[in-house]
Amino acid sequence: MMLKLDDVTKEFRIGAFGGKSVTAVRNVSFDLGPGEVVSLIGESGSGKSTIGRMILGLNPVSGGSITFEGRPVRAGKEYYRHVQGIFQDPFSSFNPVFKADRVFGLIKDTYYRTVPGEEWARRVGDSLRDVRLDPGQVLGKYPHQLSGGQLQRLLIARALLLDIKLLVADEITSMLDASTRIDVLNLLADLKARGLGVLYITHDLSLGNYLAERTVVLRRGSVVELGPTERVFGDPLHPYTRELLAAVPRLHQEWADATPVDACLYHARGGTGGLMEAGPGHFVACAGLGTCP
Ligand SMILES: Nc1ncnc2c1ncn2[C@@H]1O[C@H](COP(=O)(O)OP(=O)(O)OP(=O)(O)O)[C@@H](O)[C@H]1O
Repeated sequence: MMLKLDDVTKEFRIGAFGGKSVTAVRNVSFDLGPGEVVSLIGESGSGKSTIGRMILGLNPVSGGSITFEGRPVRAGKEYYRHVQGIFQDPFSSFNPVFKADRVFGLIKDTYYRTVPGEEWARRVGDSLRDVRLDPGQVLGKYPHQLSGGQLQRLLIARALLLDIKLLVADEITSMLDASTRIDVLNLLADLKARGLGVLYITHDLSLGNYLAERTVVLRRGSVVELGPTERVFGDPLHPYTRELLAAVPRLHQEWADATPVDACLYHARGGTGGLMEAGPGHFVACAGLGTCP
């Protein structure tokens, strides 16, 4: 597997003297292959961004391991040639005093010093057109002169100039309007078709999840359900997944509460310990109901 998380835990020290700690991520395992989109869903504070940051080498793991192509994550030039992150607020990713050209120039200075200027300009133009941006319109502009959707696409174009294999996309569509969101999702679908792996982080069961072959549902730092997207959406087994699904408004359907779960499928089917495989590749955790042993 290209990316593999194995029993990953993250604790943050908090308090004035670092005497207390919070466990933001607890024993999380999943993997992601080339050309695969995995969506990571969960409410605010469930640990999604922390997982994204650990994959990007921005936070060290406290326990377990994360490997990319068989080697532990090591932040640095070589790693970022293949693994890039894009975040919710595209404005925060750009230095406001740099024009768009300079943003690309930094990539050239770091990775492609020997590429002649003309060739470089051609590559930048191609990657901008790949994300459906007009080079003449965006180069030469400051971040505040571009829309959120344009910036988000600019970030993807920048990533495409590198030889990336994995993109960590953290809430990238939540700031976009509906039509721009569709554009960015279509773009992700193109990237996937080209063999790029994408970890798609989102707090809801929105459109983006349909791009994902597999969905990982996170609650309070732990995986409660994981499996093929159509199984997790079509036959959610954990009460928390059902709640998330019930919160999605659907056309021509009345707003309904999640179907209550009175027996925990995990125990009912003989689960003990970690996640239980309820169907092919479909894993569920104990529901933690009052009736659970
Ligand atoms: N640097 C930090 N120091 C201390 N606690 C942190 C730190 N970063 C995150 N946390 C805590 O870890 C938990 C998970 O946070 P995280 O940002 O990963 O959640 P999230 O699911 O991405 O939420 P959101 O959707 O709101 O971004 C939260 O309780 C948060 O307060």
